[in-house]
Amino acid sequence: MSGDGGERGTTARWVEKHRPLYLQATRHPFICGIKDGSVNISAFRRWLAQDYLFVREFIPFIASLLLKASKESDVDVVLGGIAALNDEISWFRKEASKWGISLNVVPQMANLEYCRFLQSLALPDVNYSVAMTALWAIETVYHESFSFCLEGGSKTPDELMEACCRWGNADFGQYCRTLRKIADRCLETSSGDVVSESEEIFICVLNFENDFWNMSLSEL
Ligand SMILES: Cc1ncc(CNC=O)c(N)n1
Repeated sequence: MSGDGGERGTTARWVEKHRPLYLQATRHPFICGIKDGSVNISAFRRWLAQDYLFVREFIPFIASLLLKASKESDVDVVLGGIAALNDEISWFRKEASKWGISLNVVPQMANLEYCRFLQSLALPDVNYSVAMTALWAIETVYHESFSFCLEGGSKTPDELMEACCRWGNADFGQYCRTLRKIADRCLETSSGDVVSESEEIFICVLNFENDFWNMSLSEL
């Protein structure tokens, strides 16, 4: 299985180096609560409405990566990500109506700050390696979090399974591994400054994701 985790790339080293922060983002109490069935449904409802707003802001960010990608295979991967978001937006609307949730809500502070960060990364002068590192990290946190809720022995409530499968499924996992390979390839030929900046961005993503879960857990 060469190329599939065989040789360790830069991103794998960062995951190891920043393990506590990585676990904070991917094994958060909100996620652990889904996995053991103890989650407060009002927290899930809060997360759903806020995440819809986040995903709306995620679209221009990923579109900016489409503009920056020059390698044909990268364009295909990013385009696939955009196509998946089209389906995801429909899913949020369907899920919201199932739960009787309004998606017309005010973004909370943690969400606003994360969205502002996405907007700054979508600017034309942001380096492709930096932005690609962010995309890999953002998608991977969701995959690692929700696939954890699908592992054997999980007591994930039936009505939350769709959300967990959306980001926890094997195809999304493959998409994340493809993003990791692209990021690693980019970082390999990047300057030291760009590599440092990318590592900083990785850390920022982990912190923003942790704040996002915290926001979902906290009653206003
Ligand atoms: C806060 C956050 N982080 C990552 C994702 C996953 N990417 C697109 O759906 C998400 N939906 N929300």
